[in-house]
Amino acid sequence: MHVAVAVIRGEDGRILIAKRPDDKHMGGLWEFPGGKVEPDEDFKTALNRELQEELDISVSQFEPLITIQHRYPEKTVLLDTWKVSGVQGTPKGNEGQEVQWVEPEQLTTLSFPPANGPIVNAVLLPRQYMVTGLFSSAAELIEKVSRQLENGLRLIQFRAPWLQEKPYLHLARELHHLCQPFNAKLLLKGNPELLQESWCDGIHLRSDQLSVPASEWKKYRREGQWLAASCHNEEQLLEAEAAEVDFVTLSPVRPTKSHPGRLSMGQERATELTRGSKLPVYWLGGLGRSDEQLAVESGAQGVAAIGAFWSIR
Ligand SMILES: Nc1nc2c([nH]c(=O)n2[C@@H]2O[C@H](COP(=O)(O)OP(=O)(O)OP(=O)(O)O)[C@@H](O)[C@H]2O)c(=O)[nH]1
Ligand SMILES: [Mg+2]
Repeated sequence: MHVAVAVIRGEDGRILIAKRPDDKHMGGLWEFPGGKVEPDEDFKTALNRELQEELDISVSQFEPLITIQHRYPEKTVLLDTWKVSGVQGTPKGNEGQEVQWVEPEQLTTLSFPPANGPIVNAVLLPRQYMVTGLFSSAAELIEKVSRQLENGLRLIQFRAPWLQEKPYLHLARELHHLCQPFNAKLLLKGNPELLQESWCDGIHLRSDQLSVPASEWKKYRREGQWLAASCHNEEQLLEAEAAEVDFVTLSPVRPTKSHPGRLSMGQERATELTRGSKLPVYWLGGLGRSDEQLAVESGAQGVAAIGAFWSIR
């Protein structure tokens, strides 16, 4: 069942949600408005029709957010989810359903159907994800991260595989302090126990850590901590879903200086893999800010990069 789903953003940044009528599938839970795409109906027509029928509004701006195929025991749905804005009209529950504008952060506290987890994550995650590159001193690291925070980066992975655990964690703590005033999240490399640290915003797993069962991460994980993973192929994307991570990077999309000689998958294969995954996917490898639009239009969350962010002033 192809379902057109709208994450409707008001001018103030809040998001419109509605309560599913009790007698419907997933009744009584909150939803992002939308409904079934009829055979031979164009997607945008279907979405506008549903929003008109359910809420008495129309929308004028569309941007793909995420596609999720989910198997419920009774049916399989393809939630084709778009961010929409340019709302005309005042939303009202035409079918008697409760409707509400909420801050994005509130979404994690509400009950949605089981398929919706990745939609909420996709709403909360930015389009850019910086992975730290080479540095020769703590001062250089701090200077570069500060600059990118000023430039608007809000999601950062601290990667320094050449460091021992102790100096790595020491620097990580300093970076965490830098990130806080910007409300930026710093993801670390490490084992599940690291999640116990109060200042740990989350962990980014290497692909070889995907075999660690989800229960290990759950033991230590607190509300608001991100779990991400590096994926390079379809098998790892499936492992990431099984490990219940929140989002992934997919690489290398293009040839890259940081991993010379590694065969890149290319844009077409990356698009295919991204569409096939339930999770928000950042494209990584030889990409920069100028590729963001292309990545988003291909179904990705955005672009992750070392070089493109690390070296630019
Ligand atoms: N609209 C919407 N549907 C969702 C969400 N999450 C989710 O699992 N679904 C599932 O997608 C399926 C189709 O959605 P729908 O019930 O809105 O379809 P519709 O408006 O055409 O309904 P109707 O024609 O049965 O009245 C349902 O099985 C619903 O449970 C969501 O966030 N929004
Ligand atoms: Mg509906």
